[in-house]
Amino acid sequence: DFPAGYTGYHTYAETQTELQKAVANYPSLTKLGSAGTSYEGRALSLIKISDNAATDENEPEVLFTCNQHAREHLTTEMCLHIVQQLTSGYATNSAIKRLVDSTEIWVVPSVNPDGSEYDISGGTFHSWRKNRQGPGTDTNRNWGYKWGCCGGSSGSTSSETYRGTAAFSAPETRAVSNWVNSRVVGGVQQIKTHIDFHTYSELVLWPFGYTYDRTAPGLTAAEATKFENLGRQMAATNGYTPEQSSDLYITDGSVNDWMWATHKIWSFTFEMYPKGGSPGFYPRDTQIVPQTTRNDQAVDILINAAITG
Ligand SMILES: NS(=O)(=O)N[C@@H](CCC(=O)O)C(=O)O
Ligand SMILES: [Zn+2]
Repeated sequence: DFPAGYTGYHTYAETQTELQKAVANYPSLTKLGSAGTSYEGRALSLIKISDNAATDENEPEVLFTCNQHAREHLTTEMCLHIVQQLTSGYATNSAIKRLVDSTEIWVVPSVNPDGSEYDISGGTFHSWRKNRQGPGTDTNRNWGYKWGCCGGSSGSTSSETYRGTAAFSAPETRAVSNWVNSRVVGGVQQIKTHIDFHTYSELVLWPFGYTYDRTAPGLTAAEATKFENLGRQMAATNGYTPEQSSDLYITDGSVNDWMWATHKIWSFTFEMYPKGGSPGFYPRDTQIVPQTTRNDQAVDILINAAITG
């Protein structure tokens, strides 16, 4: 469990309970499922939020993924906040109602529940990042586009950016990518926009991460400009710094590169609060509300972008 000062954060079990409460309170707006199971057998829970959620309607879809990296617990709270905002706001907030009526929104509060649970085991933080498969794989280096191509990951099992034994060797990335593949309906990928939440540094990042080049095969100048414009629009609302992923450092096998290159999903990474190493990965639970609500407008922009194209 979380130590004193951090009990506002949700453990895996508490996260499941929150999702079950959302479904109980908003049965027509939500549908609870999973993309699969983690290495240690935990459900990779996936909640759908939309009007008539039980029906697959012909509406653009949006994906939010959180907690790829175990110690980045604030991101699990971000995904739970999105669920809370969109369900509890539906009846009273016309802007939220419009977004929820016009799209189908999917939220995965924890892509790496095993790592997250290990990080808080024994009531102290372990600064763990990877999944719990053997020496641990960095799931954000394990996605299948240009996996291990470009010095943006490590082949050393002890490394924090160990890419795994092969693309999608991690059960978590394999399950979530298979689920995204399943959203190709009639030959068209229904998911249009995506944010993968991380901490920390307060950044909005977009592809590609594997190359410093602004354009590359599969990413035209016009598309790069659209990424930049959308990224800057979102960053203007939360005060994060907008930049191409590789401006930070080269990453290969990242989720954003795979989402864009494979499915043309407008896929971003948000690095949340704080800016720097203090409090780094472990802000106290008093920061949960301010730092999750800080992204409310950006989330609305991302959902709206799926509608407007
Ligand atoms: N959350 S983090 O690990 O400090 N930064 C992310 C940045 C992701 C990216 O550059 O696409 C990563 O290295 O996977
Ligand atoms: Zn991260």
